[in-house]
Amino acid sequence: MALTWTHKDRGEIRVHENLEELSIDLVDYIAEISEASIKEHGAFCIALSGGSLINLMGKLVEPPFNKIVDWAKWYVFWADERVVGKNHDDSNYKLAKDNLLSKVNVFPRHICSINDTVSAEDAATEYEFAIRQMVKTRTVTASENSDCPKFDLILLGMGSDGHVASLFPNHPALEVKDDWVTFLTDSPKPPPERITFTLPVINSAASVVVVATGETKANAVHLAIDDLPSLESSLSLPARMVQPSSGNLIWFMDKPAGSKLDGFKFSE
Ligand SMILES: O=C1O[C@H](COP(=O)(O)O)[C@@H](O)[C@H](O)[C@H]1O
Repeated sequence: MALTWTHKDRGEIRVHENLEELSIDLVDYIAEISEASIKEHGAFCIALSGGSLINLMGKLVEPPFNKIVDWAKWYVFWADERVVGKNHDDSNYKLAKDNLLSKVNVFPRHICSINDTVSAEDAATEYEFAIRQMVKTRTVTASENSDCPKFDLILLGMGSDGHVASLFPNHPALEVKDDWVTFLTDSPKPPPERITFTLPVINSAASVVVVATGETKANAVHLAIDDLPSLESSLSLPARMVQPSSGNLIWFMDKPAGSKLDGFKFSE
């Protein structure tokens, strides 16, 4: 059974017994938000990430989820993408297409992926333009609190360095406030060229989920969530900068990733 609690300002924390339990809870949550968003505004606008997250979403393509989810109302985006060809093994689009999107009935025209034939800078500009068009036509809701889109759900993985999307510790991309999408050509994790949602967009979502598994993430999870002495908390850890202004923040993790959390230690 999951150990669950709510931190006063870091959202809801769910530490799962194992990956099987985590993946069931994660897809349950996605299906629930999908249904609620479709009821509310007729569409579900979800932004995916890459990495280990996509495997943990695998149960969405199995019964009962493949039948009960209203795939025709899904609009799929990426919180970050590597600037490589769509058939390249590093492509977040390819990962999601192979494991998820090719197995359910999402309309191809509802899949908003980046242009893989242009530079990182141009890909970021075009992707932001496409999202702006979808806000104008009200497919994507506009935030009431900022000049940003309000995605129904942004799913983020987290690296062991605390990066989320392609926002890396101490990288200037963390400071971008006026763009929805920015680009980098010097990612510390390969491949170097990437595009990413900026923090204002992530923090304007109706729901943000961060998924972290494995012991190598335990320290970053602790730094991202626990109350810290002021020196440590001033670290520019991207995962700690995920602070939705009015939306929900939920952390899904397994026991090894949660093992250094204050709440986890006290419960043992
Ligand atoms: O490079 C990336 O890494 C993160 C984390 O990946 P994980 O395999 O450690 O879960 C991922 O969320 C991001 O989308 C990706 O581009």
